[in-house]
Amino acid sequence: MSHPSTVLRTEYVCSCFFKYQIFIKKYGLHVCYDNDVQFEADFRQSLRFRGCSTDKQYTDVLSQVKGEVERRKNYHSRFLSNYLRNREYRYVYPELVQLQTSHLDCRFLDMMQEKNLQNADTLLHSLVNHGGHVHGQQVYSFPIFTEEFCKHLSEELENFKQSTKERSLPNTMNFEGVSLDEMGLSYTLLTALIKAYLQPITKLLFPDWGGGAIDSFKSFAVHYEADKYPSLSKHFDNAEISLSICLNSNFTGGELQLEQMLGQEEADLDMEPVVVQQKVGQCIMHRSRQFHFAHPITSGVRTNMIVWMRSSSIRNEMCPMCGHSPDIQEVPIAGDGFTLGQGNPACSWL
Ligand SMILES: O=C(O)CCC(=O)C(=O)O
Ligand SMILES: [Fe+2]
Repeated sequence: MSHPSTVLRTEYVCSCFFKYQIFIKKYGLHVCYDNDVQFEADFRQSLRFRGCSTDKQYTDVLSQVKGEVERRKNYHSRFLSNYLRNREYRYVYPELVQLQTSHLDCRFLDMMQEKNLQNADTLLHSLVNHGGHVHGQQVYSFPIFTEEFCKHLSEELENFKQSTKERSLPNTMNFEGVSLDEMGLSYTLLTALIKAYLQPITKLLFPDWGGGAIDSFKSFAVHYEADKYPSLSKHFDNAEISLSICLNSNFTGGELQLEQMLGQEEADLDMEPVVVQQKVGQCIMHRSRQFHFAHPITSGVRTNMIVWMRSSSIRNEMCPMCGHSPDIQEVPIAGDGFTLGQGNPACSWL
């Protein structure tokens, strides 16, 4: 069985997508590239400081950065052709394609009863009474999926990886991930999850971050292996509210650590970080612009489903990646949640 076809809509990115926030893993640095002269002036010094000292090392970085710029130029057209081809993908577990209540942990279903959704206090009370935790700094965790659902989804992702010839990397920080959007799964499964369950939560807990007006999302799976890709560097997400849902339990370590908010780095300097353990079926929910990183896993493998929920009402004001009013550019698919003008449904999957 393949997923039902989805009507494609025009979407938009900020033009900074093509040059900003390029991650150089070897030196743990995010850079931006416009041209060779600007790059050298802006980053040669910080690269040297991080151990990139010889000319050869520098030219290697430069060609890696230019390669990434090239990848981003082709990103949307390749995404579109992969997405269209993936419509032919045969699911091992066809029941994953549409959200069913049997996918959801019964504690989550109890927590989400109408009477608990009156206001933020009643919701949080219900959350802690149903296996959830309030970690401080607007970081929350709660059980969401059953273990069986997580197991089937992990197997499906592995099968998908094995059977696709070409797939886009969800980001430049995790090389083993799968884009659930490109796979097609998120447009059916996650649209329903967000509409029916997640938005009622974010509306109460993140009203200032567009929690009541989520109109698009990006979703992917991240994969870690103890001896190859154990951790994820510090970053913030290109979204308003982020979720990380753990899909397996055969690993140790891998805690998510949350720190300062973007733009408040100085003021938040002495703030105690929040550290959240990973648990299969558990969702960690936080503000996307709170810097975070994943501790290394010390054994095994870890796969998490990540959902970046976006609200055009917030991001149309300022692109979080460049910090400016977005310089909107049209793309055929996989936009970053910006919209053009009032009442334009563009980019909204919800
Ligand atoms: O590994 C995780 O649990 C979080 C991943 C993450 O923060 C991201 O991919 O943006
Ligand atoms: Fe993240």
